[in-house]
Amino acid sequence: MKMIELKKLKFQYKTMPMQFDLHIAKGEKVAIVGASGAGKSTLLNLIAGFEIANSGDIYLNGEKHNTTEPYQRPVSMLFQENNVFPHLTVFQNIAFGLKANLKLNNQQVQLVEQAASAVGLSEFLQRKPTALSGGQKQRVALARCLLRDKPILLLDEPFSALDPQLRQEMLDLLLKLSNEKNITLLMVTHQPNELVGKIDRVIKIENGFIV
Ligand SMILES: Nc1ncnc2c1ncn2[C@@H]1O[C@H](COP(=O)(O)OP(=O)(O)OP(=O)(O)O)[C@@H](O)[C@H]1O
Repeated sequence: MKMIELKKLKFQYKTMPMQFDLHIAKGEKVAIVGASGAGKSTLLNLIAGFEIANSGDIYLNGEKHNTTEPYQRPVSMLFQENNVFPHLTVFQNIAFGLKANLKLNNQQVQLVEQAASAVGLSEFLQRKPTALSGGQKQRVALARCLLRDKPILLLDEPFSALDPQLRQEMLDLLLKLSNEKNITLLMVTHQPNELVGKIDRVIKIENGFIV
């Protein structure tokens, strides 16, 4: 079954016209590579609904999503940084993925605690992000994404600010957790060699087209 289907999806900021045709199966793990300015982030933003295409069709999990709002799409997105709210604790930052007003019942509290445990943050639930390392902050963001329970996870260079060894650990954790839930992954990376043998496919974008 196809999880992401883009048909002649056209978009243009100013001068560079982009067009994306892409099919990704349910549970597939795909890396996106390409030069700076090629259109990698734009592709993710179109799928997430942060940008709306000029023409073409976008199907996600079997439904048309040409103009739906980001929160209505079966998609979570993890950015390179600034994924956590500085005034909220780790617990609250993760819980935000479940309920934006942070009013949780007992079962939801358990789900947050399980998500925190899955990313190794059980000891840090009452901390604020200022007291966390870069890798820990991305773990918070990853736990929140997974808790949202969306079938598609988009990641825009999620671990590139981390040192190589930590990046490898985070990638392994990401792949383990997303395999458990059969989540479809689409991840922009500048280090595709680190993913060899771990993901299904690498696609390359050049000047707004998948080549
Ligand atoms: N908000 C914007 N307004 C105008 N043009 C933009 C905007 N965002 C991106 N662009 C242009 O769209 C094109 C694609 O940009 P995009 O950010 O998708 O590339 P990228 O492959 O993600 O690059 P990088 O690796 O540097 O993040 C570039 O020509 C860029 O200058």
